[in-house]
Amino acid sequence: IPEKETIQVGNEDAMMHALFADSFAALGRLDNVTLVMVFHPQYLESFLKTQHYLLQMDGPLPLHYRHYIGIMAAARHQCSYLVNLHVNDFLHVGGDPKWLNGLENAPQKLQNLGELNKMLAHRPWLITKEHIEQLLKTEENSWSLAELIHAVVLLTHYHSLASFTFGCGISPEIDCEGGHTFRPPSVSNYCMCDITNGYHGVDEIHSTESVCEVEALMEKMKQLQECRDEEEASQEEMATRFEREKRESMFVCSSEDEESAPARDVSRHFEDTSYGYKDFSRHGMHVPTFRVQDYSWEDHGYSLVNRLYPDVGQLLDEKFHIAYNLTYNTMAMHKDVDTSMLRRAIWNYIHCMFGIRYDDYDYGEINQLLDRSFKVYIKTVVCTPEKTTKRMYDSFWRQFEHSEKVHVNLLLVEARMQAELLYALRAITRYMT
Ligand SMILES: CC(C)C[C@H](N)C(=O)O
Repeated sequence: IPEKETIQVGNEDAMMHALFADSFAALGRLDNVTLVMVFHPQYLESFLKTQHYLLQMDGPLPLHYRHYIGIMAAARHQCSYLVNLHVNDFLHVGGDPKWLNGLENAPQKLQNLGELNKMLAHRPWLITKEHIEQLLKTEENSWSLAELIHAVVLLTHYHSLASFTFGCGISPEIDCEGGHTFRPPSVSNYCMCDITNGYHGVDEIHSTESVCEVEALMEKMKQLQECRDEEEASQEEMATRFEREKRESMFVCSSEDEESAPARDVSRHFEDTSYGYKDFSRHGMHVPTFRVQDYSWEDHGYSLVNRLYPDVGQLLDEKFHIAYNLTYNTMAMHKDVDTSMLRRAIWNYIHCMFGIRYDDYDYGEINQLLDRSFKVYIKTVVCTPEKTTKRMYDSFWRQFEHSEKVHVNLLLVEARMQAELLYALRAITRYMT
């Protein structure tokens, strides 16, 4: 997102100004994440409140542990932007610099968390109550339940924030490592000559085509709305549609996938390349189905978190709701549009990739509303954010505003965070009962 198309400091309204002040007070800087998220002030407010609570307020874990866990999580996706920020914070609160040489230099207790970190980030459906038991039951270095919940929320928060960082192409602030380079590290596959030539990835020739794209999408939404009332598919048919979409989502990948991303330095000590999403998606891994009817955030996850780490359940719940319900009733240049169907398709598509199924949702809608380039973008940002390119960002929804693409990212990160949490919390519940 070109800087001049973001909200300019000095031109913000009163609400945004208050948020800038909050963010500055909490982080000691006005970071680029805040400057991009402020497109959606109501969400930003809830995001900052939650993050502040997790990092700075009273809670089960000591401060330096919290930042270290943030580093571990961001490093899973080689997100040097977030790793750098938290390395600073970690040292600032008195963390031992030796730990930064790699997980094997950190206390055993944190090392034990490494496995859960990997699974949460790449294959959360494999988490069982035995994994939880291992963390809680080890003689020495054991985690308390409250500490574990705190850690799980931090891990999922930073996995998702890494998705946001790559999904929106956030570059480091000017005073940070990489912030003064010509080519920001979170924007890969972007040729400098394109920038100097004024080519920003959107072809002029394509622009008429993409105007029709918006209209076609709106037409589809209308049609779906109309035939919704007409035909009711059977239970079996609905289940089949879900399974089909889930299977297909395994094979969605971009042609750029083959190009290997340049190694990012900072996180090399934390990397474990033997474990990523990609290796499994290649061969079409089997993701079991998780029915929301049996375990949902509203009925189960929320209260478990609240019981063990008061207020955090509430904060997360609020944040999920804001992201899910946020709307300006616009579609690119069109106003007064009900976009709930489209936003729901995005949310449910992400949960579908994680095997999470809503019995009452017709997964046939997803194929009608989300085209291939959009699916590639979604899957990349959610599953392998480090592989996101500017080209992917530019090539979906070409007529939409940047603020709308950021809006999409809010849906992606919250849906991802909730999916990871659901699996971890279900395993914790199973361990406890
Ligand atoms: C993600 C976009 C489709 C959101 C749309 N601009 C709305 O306000 O609802």
